[in-house]
Amino acid sequence: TQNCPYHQKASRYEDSLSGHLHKLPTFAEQPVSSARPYKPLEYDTQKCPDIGGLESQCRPAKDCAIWYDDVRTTPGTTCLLANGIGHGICCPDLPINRGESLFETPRPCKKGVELDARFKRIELGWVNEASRAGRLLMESMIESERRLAENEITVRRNSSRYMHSTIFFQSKENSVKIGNSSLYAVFAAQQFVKRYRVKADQAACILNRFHVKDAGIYNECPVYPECNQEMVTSPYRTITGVCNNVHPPGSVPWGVPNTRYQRALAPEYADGVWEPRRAQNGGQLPPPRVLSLSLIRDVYVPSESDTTWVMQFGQFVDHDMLETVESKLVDGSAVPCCTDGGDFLSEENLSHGKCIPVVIPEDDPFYSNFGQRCMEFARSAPACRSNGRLGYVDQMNQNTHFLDLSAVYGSDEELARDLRTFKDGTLNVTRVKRKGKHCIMDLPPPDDVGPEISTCALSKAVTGIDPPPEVRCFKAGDNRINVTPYMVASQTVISRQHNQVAEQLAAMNAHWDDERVYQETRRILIAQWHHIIYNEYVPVLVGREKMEQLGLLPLQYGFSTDYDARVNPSILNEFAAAAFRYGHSLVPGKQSLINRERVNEKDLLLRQHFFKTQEAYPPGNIDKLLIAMATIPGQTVDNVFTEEVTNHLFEEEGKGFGMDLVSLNIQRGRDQGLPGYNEYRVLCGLPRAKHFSDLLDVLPPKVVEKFELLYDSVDDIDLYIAGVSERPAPGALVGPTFQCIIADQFARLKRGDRYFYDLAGQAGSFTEDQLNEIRKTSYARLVCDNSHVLSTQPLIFKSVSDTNPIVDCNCLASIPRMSLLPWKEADPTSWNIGEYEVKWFSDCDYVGFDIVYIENLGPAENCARKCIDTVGCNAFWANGNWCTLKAIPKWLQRTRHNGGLCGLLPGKFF
Ligand code: HEM
Ligand SMILES: [Ca+2]
Repeated sequence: TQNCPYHQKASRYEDSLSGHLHKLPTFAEQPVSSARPYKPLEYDTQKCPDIGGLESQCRPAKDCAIWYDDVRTTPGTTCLLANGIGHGICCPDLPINRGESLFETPRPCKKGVELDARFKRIELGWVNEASRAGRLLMESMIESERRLAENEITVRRNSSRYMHSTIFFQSKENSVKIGNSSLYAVFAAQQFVKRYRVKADQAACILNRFHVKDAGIYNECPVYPECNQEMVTSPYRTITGVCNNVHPPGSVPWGVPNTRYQRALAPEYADGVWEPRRAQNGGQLPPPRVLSLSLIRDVYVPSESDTTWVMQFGQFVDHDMLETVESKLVDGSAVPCCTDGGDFLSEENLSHGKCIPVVIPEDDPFYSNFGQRCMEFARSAPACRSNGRLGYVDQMNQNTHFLDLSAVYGSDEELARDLRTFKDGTLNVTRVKRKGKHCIMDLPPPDDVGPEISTCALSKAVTGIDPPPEVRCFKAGDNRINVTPYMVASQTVISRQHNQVAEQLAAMNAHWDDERVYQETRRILIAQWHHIIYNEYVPVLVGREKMEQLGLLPLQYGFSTDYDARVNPSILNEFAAAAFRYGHSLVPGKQSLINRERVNEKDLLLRQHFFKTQEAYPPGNIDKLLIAMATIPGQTVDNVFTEEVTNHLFEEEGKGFGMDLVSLNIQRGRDQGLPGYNEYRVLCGLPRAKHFSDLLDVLPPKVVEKFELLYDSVDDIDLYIAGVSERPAPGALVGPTFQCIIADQFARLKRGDRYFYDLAGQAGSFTEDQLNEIRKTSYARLVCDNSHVLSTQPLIFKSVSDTNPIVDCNCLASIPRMSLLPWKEADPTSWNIGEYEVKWFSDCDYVGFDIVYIENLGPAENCARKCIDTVGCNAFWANGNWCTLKAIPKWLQRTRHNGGLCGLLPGKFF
C-alpha cells in the first residue's frame, strides 16, 4: 500500500537479484564488481572542477565523504549522476595511505629513572610480608562492606547512583569476580610501596620483578582456549573476539572481554600503584566539580556542518568498543559512596577503598540548593595481573575491544545466544502490532530481567498518563541501549538491517542453515559498519590528513594488506577515560521527534528520558527520532556542556538534580591513572608547556585563564578538561591532542583486526565482488532501508546543503545500495541446468566418477521416466555426501522441488 513502502521494500534484494538474472542492470543496480580504479560512468558528462589542484569526478556523495570540507568550499562541485537522475558530488580520488607508526607501549621501568640503591636487591620476603598485609586489608574491606549492609547503607533503587551503577555500568558476574579478586594483588603492591617507601615513579619497575604466584598472592585470570585450526581458519570472527589475534598458548588474547585497556603512557598514580594522581606540589588537585563549574553551560553552539548523528553514532561506536568494569561490592551490588542524603559516609565505613566520591563545594550554585556535598563515585575495577607480575593497576573492558558490532550481537556467547531466534539466522525483536496507517516495524527485543530493572517507563507524574504495560527495557549486545531514545533508535536500525539481510540471504541460499545465515549476515553487517566508520565517521572526527598519516583512509578498490599481528587492537585507557568522551560536549539537552515534513513535533528533555524507552513505541516515533538526528545541527566540541548532563545526569524523578558527567569524567581520568594533559601534548607532538601561557597555541585564552586560576601547575591539568577545550585541529572535530589519541586508536582497530573488512588473504576476506558491494554502503542507506524516513541527505553526518540535499530514499544513484548477489552460492542440492561431475561410490566407497547432465524435462515424472528409459538412476548427492542412492523415489524427491530439473547419467554404471 501507499502508506507502507516497507512491504515493497522487503523484497528489494530480490528485485535487484532478478534484475541481474533477467534484465540488463539499471544504472542504479550497477553490475557487481564496479570498475577499478574509479571510472566515471558514461553518463557523467558534466565537467567537474579541480579540487585542491586535483582532478575530480562526479560520484555518489558517499564516495566524497572524506573530501566534504573541500567540496563544500569549491564552487561547482554539485553534479548529476546517471543521466541527470541522481544527485552526485565532484571529488578527487583518495590519496595513498601513509601508515605511520603508533604509540609505543610503555615499559615498567621508565627511561632516565634511576632506582634507589636500596632496591638493587630486594628479597621475596619483603613481598610476602606485603602480601600478608594486603590480605588483611582485603579482609577488612569485606568486613566494612558487611558493616555497610548492616547499617543499611545501600544504593537505593531508582536513585541516580542506581542508574549509574546498576543500569549504566551493569557488570557481568564474572567481571565483578575478576575485579574483586584482583584487589589482592593491588593491596599487596600498595602495602609494599608504602612499607618500603618506594617512590611512585620507581614502583612499577621494582614490582615488576615479582611474580604474584611466588609472593603467594591470589590472582585469578580467566583461562582462554588455545586457537585451534578451526578458529584460525574460520571466516567468521568469534563472538568474544578470541583468536582474532592468534595468541600463543597460555597467554592472554588481545581484544577479548574482561581484559585490560592498554596505555599510551604509563599511569601516574600518587603511590605508583592505584592512588589517584596528586598535584605536582604534593597537594590535592582541584576538585572535579570545581573544574566542571568553570565550564560554560547551555550556550547552544551549533555546528555549521555536522548533524546530531555525529554525536549519536559516536556513542554507538563507543558502546561497541568498550564498557569499563566498575567496582562492585563482593556480592555484586552497587557500591554506595555517599549517604542517600548526599553526605560523605563516616570514616569507619569509608575504608573499603572502592570509592573516591566527588566533593561538591559548599557554595555550589546548583547542588547547594539540594544540600548535596558528596557525589557518588565508585572506582573502576582493577584487571587481573595478566602477565603474572606485580605492578600498577590497569582497568578492564567488559566488551570486545574490536569494532565488531558487539553492541548488537553481544560480547559473550551466552548473551549472543539470547539475542538470536535460531531461525533463519535472525535476531530477536519486539513485533509491534500494526495500528492506524503507520507501518510499524520491529523494535529490539525486551529485556527479560523483569521488574527489577523497570525504570524504562516514564511515570504518570511526568506524562499525565499511566505508562502503557507494553513498555519494557530493550535488550541488545550492550546494556546501555536504553540510555536515551536516540540510542534506542540507532540500535533499532542495525537490528532491522540484520534481519533484512538474513532474510534475503536465506531466500537466496535455501541450503544454508540458521547458523550459516546468522554468521554470514553478521559478517556483512560488521563489514558495512567498518566501511561507515572509516569512510564517513572517522573523517569527520579527525580529518583527512590525519587519516592519511595513520593509514586510516578506506580503499576505493582492491584489497588492503594492513593487518599486522604485532599491533595490539585493545582500547587505550586514555581513549576510554578521556579522548572518546569528547562526545559529551556534543550531547544536546533535548532529543526531538521530527516528522517527514521536517516539522518538530516534540522535544524530550534529556533528564526525563535517561533509560526511558516509552517514546520508542508509538508508531512512527523511531522514524521521527531518526529524522531529528539528520536534521538538527550537531554541536562543536568545546567546553560547553548541557546542564542536562552536568546537573541532571540520570536524575531521579522528582528530585530536581542528578549527577555531573563532567565531574565523573575528570574523576575517572584520575581514578584510572591518566597523567596530566602536558604529557599528552608531548606524546602528540605539541611542545611541553612550561607556563600556562604556552597553552595558548591550542587553547582559547579564556580557558587558559581559568586553568591558571584553578590549577597550581601546568603539569596538573587534567587531560579531559583540556582536551575538550582545545580548538579543533584543521579538518577535525576535536583538538590536536584528542585527535592524536583517537587516530591512534582507530589505526589499532584497523591494523590489529585480522577480520578487518578490506583485507586480502585472511580467513575472513571477502571476494572482490563482495567487497565492492560493501563499499556501496552508507549510513544514510542503512537508515533509509530500515525505517520510513523516506528521504534524507546522502551524507547523514553532514547538514543538508546544496552539496548534500535531501533526496528520495528510492534514489539508488545518490544513495547506492549494496547487492547481495555475490553471496549467492551454488546450491549443490538445487541443480541448475548444466554439466556436473559425479563421484561414484559403492556403499560410500569411491569407485570412480562420471558426468551428469542436468536438463529441463518439465514435470518430475517425465524426469523419472526418462531416467529409467534411457539410463537408469543409481547414485546421487545426499546430505552433503556422495553416496549410492538406489531407490528411485528418493531420486524423485530430490528433483521435485526443482520443478522438473533432472539429472541424467549417461551410460556408465556399476
Ligand atoms: C546522552 C548522551 C550520553 C550520556 C547520558 C552519557 C553518559 C555517560 C556516563 C554516565 C558515563 C560514565 C561516566 C563515569 O562514571 O565514568 C559515560 C562514559 C563514556 N561516554 Fe558517554 N554519554 C553520552 C554520550 C556519549 C557520546 C556521544 C560519546 C562519544 C562520542 C560518549 C562516550 C563515552 C565514553 C567513551 C565513555 C567511557 C565509557 C566506559 O569507560 O565504560 N558518550 N557516558
Ligand atoms: Ca566490540
